[in-house]
Amino acid sequence: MAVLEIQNLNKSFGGLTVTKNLSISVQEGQIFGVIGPNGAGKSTLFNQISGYIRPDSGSIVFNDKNIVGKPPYELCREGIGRTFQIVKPFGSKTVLYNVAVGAFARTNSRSEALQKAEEVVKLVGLESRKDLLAKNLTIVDRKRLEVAKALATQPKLILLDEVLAGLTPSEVDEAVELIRRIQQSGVTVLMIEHVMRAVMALCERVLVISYGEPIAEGTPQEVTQNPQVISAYLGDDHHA
Ligand SMILES: Nc1ncnc2c1ncn2[C@@H]1O[C@H](COP(=O)(O)OP(=O)(O)OP(=O)(O)O)[C@@H](O)[C@H]1O
Repeated sequence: MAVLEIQNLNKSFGGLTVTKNLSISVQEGQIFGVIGPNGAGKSTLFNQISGYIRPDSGSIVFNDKNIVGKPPYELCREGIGRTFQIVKPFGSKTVLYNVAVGAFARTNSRSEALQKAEEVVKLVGLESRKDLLAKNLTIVDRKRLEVAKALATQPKLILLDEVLAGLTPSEVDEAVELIRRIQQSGVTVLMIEHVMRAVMALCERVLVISYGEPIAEGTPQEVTQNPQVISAYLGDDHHA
């Protein structure tokens, strides 16, 4: 069953087309990757799915409902969680507090929010740092916190925007395991990622975007062997 079905999505900023006739179908329980060169329109796609930017045309169906036009807080309650490329925790609050803020999307009870936060902090491997102030976390732990905040909203679908950027190879390995655990907990994952090793290890399907346009979709093996994808990454002007 498709959790997320996007059809013929289009978005331009002035004369710049950032999403061009984009269609994807993300199945329940899948880990689905979105890759493409810098500026290809990947984050803009996430911003449209999570309600931060309204598409010019096309449909985005989540759990059988067209969600175009709904605001981010409503989509969060409907079950779309997301991380941001630039992480902005409340630096002078604790890790647990920051995660609990996410949990308040689903409950007004402080004890329930804290209980959920405790659970998520454990899942992402931040349990021993839960009482630290967020500003004192290392980069990798800030990334974990970003994922934890999104998970605390109890999403059905989580959008991960380059959560592996800036991590060392062994930190990437740990993060790959975490993303696997998230999938195993029943959450569907849509991830933008430049770290191909992780994409190859995790994603069942991958969409490749270049200049806003989907140029390939398939298994990681299929797309990385696609000549158009190779030329997009090598910087050839394949539009010429
Ligand atoms: N609000 C906006 N107004 C105008 N242009 C924008 C806006 N947001 C993004 N863009 C432009 O849209 C294009 C796609 O940006 P986007 O951030 O989606 O790319 P990306 O694939 O996520 O890139 P990266 O991998 O570098 O994060 C870029 O040229 C960007 O400058």
